[in-house]
Amino acid sequence: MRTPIIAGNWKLNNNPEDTTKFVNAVKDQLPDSNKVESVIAAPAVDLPALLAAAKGSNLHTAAENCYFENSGAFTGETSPQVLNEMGINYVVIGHSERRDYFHETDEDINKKAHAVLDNQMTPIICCGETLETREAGKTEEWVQNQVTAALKELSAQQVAGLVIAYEPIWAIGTGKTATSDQAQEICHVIRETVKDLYDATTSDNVRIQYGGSVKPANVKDLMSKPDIDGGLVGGASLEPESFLQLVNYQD
Ligand SMILES: O=C[C@H](O)COP(=O)(O)O
Repeated sequence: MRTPIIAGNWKLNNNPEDTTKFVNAVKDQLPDSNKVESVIAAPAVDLPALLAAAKGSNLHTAAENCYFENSGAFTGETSPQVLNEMGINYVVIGHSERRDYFHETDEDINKKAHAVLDNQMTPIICCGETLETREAGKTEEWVQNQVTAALKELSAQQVAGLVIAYEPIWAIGTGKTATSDQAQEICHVIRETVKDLYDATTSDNVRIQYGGSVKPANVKDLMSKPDIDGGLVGGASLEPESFLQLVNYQD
């Protein structure tokens, strides 16, 4: 039985004070973690405030990125080891904005996935196609390739415990949501890819999120699909009221 996971990805929004206010506004109204896991991924500079405010609540914490080395001469990077020491639970890896604006490659993403797991945190590995790829009818192949590259040399046990987020790039921040059937179709392809690479137990256990203009108005429909176990939500995770509606979608 996979526990649904709704994660807000704040991107480059909110300062530490906003973070504290947000968490204080939501923390007593979050669902039990065994019913729905509620996660906020915040900018690195906000993580101490996120952790302090979330302590003792049902809110799980995530970094939006990290480096694949724990320490060394890597100016400006964030250590996965230190994220773990701070108490961070998840790290978003390979978001399309990282791939596009910061030129992250499949190889970098695979190294980051290893680093996050080696540091006892859970990666949320993003994949998804451009509009051009979709229009060329190559979505399945694209996503299969991204997932295969990201999971390279991870064990079945590691993969069973991680999260994969399917985010069609054309649906991010555009107000254009993939229909729940389109999202289900590709989330199913991802699960089948995991099955082909590993086995049925691993693919039954891996959690798959959909991301791209998820809102309180469409979350229930998306979450009703058999291969969609959660959402990775940008814009609609920024307001406490909207985040609460998302994580409490079952009520
Ligand atoms: O990580 C979140 C996604 O990029 C989706 O963003 P959005 O909900 O604003 O479309």
